[in-house]
Amino acid sequence: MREALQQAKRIVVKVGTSTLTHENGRLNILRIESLVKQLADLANQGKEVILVSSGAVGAGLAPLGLKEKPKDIATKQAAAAVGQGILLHMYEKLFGEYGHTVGQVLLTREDSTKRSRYVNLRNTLLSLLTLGVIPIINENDVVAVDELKIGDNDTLSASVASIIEADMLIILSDIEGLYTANPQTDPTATLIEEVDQITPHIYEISGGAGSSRGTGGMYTKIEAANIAVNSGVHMVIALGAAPLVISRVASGEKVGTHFVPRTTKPHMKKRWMAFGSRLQGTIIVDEGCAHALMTQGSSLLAVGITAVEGEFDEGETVSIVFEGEEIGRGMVNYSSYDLDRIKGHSSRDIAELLQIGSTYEEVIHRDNLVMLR
Ligand SMILES: Nc1ncnc2c1ncn2[C@@H]1O[C@H](COP(=O)(O)OP(=O)(O)O)[C@@H](O)[C@H]1O
Ligand SMILES: N[C@@H](CCC(=O)OP(=O)(O)O)C(=O)O
Repeated sequence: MREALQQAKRIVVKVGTSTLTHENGRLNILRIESLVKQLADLANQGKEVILVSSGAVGAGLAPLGLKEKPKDIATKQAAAAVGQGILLHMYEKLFGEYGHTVGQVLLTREDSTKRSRYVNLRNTLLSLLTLGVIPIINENDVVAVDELKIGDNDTLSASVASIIEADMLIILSDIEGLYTANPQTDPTATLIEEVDQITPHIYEISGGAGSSRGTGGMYTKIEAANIAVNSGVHMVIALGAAPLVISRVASGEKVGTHFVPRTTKPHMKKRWMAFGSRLQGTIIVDEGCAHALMTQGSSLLAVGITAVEGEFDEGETVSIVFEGEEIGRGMVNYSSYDLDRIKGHSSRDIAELLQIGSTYEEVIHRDNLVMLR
């Protein structure tokens, strides 16, 4: 029994295209009806429910006479424009039958990278929940081109869960959960029931999409788990086709893979910095520095930096990496150009090295740092 999941009050559920459609690409109406019924019942229990639904492109294929997912962006966007309407119509009708109102929310990358938009999005979602509405969220595929794209709804759902401080995120997939290897290529792979820490090994065993209808595969679900657990949100990956799967996860039954969250949840500003803003580069640190950051609550000082990757300005967000593993994220006080000149040096020498009067002692102050390990 997973007691904490039973207690979850605010629940985000993400459904992928492979769960919502048949193999021929047409909508799986029985499946959608069952999902809606379970979500409506959770709402009737007094829980707050947020649905992140893929399927816009998939639902738009048949009406446009397309046999498979188009390769070119413009046709994909046309399919999404048609399909998103169809999807929403269906959700509105089905939730309506159970007495629930839905609200459509379509997002692009900028809605989380720009701090003002991030705060605005949070306010809108919380206001929908206060009004008893079930938000139905998708990426705005119709306008999103590369630089605006979130890329996949797995990480989108985790960002949403982080933004609104959800208690639990359930990602429904075409597979029971995370396996020790991709079961499509390794028949000996077994289901992992619980993940306490998202180590590089967890990323290594997670491969790409399993079907032409899926996007991102297990890898993007682990990226989502990284955002969720570091934002204090429980996450479960489970099989969307399993009977009453949402109800069973929410009642604490041991189904799928459970990712256990960290006990401390960073403040909203830090959550935005780590999981909303764009990462602009990487700072590689030595062992002493990694240890001080992870165990002593220290700020990041120039002396512990061994290398700097990417080009970034002061005030931007970067990854902090030790031995190939990302251990934290933070907002820098120095540009990559300046860091290259001061890395490995004591804070006392910065003014002389950079030939400036006043300097910051820290490269990343503790207040602007989120540790992931
Ligand atoms: N370690 C793993 N455990 C489980 N599935 C994996 C793993 N590595 C890769 N996969 C693949 O990821 C697929 C699920 O992702 P995806 O195809 O994007 O589906 P969805 O549409 O549900 O998001 C699985 O069907 C499987 O083929
Ligand atoms: N936003 C796209 C789907 C993106 C996506 O992540 O797809 P999936 O792997 O099916 O959840 C759509 O609605 O078609």
